[in-house]
Amino acid sequence: MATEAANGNNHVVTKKPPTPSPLRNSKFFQSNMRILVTGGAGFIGSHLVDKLMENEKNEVIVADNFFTGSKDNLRKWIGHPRFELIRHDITEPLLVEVDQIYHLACPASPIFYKHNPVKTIKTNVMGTMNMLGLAKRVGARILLTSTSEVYGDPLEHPQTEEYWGNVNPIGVRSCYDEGKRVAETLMFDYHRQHGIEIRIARIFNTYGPRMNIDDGRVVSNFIAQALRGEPLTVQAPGTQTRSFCYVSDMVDGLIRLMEGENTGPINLGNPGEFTMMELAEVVKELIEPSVSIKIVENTPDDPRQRKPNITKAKQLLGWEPKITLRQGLPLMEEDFKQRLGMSKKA
Ligand SMILES: NC(=O)c1ccc[n+]([C@@H]2O[C@H](COP(=O)([O-])OP(=O)(O)OC[C@H]3O[C@@H](n4cnc5c(N)ncnc54)[C@H](O)[C@@H]3O)[C@@H](O)[C@H]2O)c1
Ligand SMILES: O=C(O)[C@H]1O[C@H](OP(=O)(O)OP(=O)(O)OC[C@H]2O[C@@H](n3ccc(=O)[nH]c3=O)[C@H](O)[C@@H]2O)[C@H](O)[C@@H](O)[C@@H]1O
Repeated sequence: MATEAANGNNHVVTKKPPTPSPLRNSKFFQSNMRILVTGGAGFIGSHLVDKLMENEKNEVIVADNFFTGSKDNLRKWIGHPRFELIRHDITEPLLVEVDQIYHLACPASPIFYKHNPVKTIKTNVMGTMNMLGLAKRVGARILLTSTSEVYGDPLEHPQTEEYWGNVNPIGVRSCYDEGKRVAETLMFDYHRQHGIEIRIARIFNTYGPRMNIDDGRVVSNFIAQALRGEPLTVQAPGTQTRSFCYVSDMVDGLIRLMEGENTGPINLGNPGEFTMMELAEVVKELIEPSVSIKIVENTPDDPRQRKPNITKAKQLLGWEPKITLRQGLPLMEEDFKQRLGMSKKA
């Protein structure tokens, strides 16, 4: 039975998880591990798929509505016998036979999740219920990619998993941060009530190749702006902080969490903390020293500080990030150059 990593919860699990297909215990048939990745055509999801597909015992099914993701992110797997891609909106039920579910589907960039906030909350609430219903029916283990935004504008710094957060329930970010909080609640209720095997990762800002070039998140914005020779748009005041994790480290953490014995929630992120002005200076120095930095207006409820305490991830998963911001940014720069048609590579 999985153990719960955070305190403040009195979890009494009354039921055992449903049993998986009898084929799993067959002496004569060695079936592969069948893994569903919702949101697998997106940024983190497609890197996760790449990693899962490296293991020849894995069959991977991606369900995605392509709102912010794209088939292009998965093009090397389309047609592969261990890979299936389904155009599906997770606000509708999905019937597939799987052993594990990595549940990532949800727009992640603020400009996308605010674009249709009702749809964002439906994705978080109804989508998560649908995936939990699927997990319950087939006895699959399910991992939710929650977010550091459940801590809101945190009054505790750095954030530990025990912190309950400082979240505006009626703000323009609430569709996402409250949506993820309800998704976490649903995960624990299905776990307590139905014995579903759950895992919850609280992901802190993650960056890397395949981020949408114009998706509005700060690292992708600054890199695209630097490459186009445009001013880097630091939103006021510029002293707000974030901690940036490279995507390969994140994927490693997600797989360790899924394979391990702890339900979470567990913070996954890189504790290196930067103000947005410092980030702009690093991008400028590494990518295009001639660009200027421009202060622009911020958006409502922008968290003023964010840095993960990753003690639990270290102790329980043996995980910590390896790639520093200065190492990761050039890897992303190369990908952006190729997609913007300005690559030095032949
Ligand atoms: N990247 C980060 O910094 C970060 C931080 C915290 C949490 N997360 C979480 O990680 C997950 C992936 O984030 P990402 O950065 O890869 O974002 P992304 O926008 O690139 O990927 C999300 C994917 O989900 C798909 N999707 C959205 N709504 C859907 C729906 N209703 N049905 C089916 N598919 C749907 C999108 O088309 C896309 O492929 C999200 O759940 C996000 O909340 C990301
Ligand atoms: O890690 C998380 O938990 C969350 O982090 C991000 O949300 P946010 O931190 O607001 O991400 P950005 O939009 O990249 O903004 C980060 C900071 O950069 C600033 N910013 C953004 C864009 C820009 O051009 N300039 C700029 O200074 C913002 O004001 C903010 O302070 C993600 O987009 C969410 O999906 C994710 O869940």
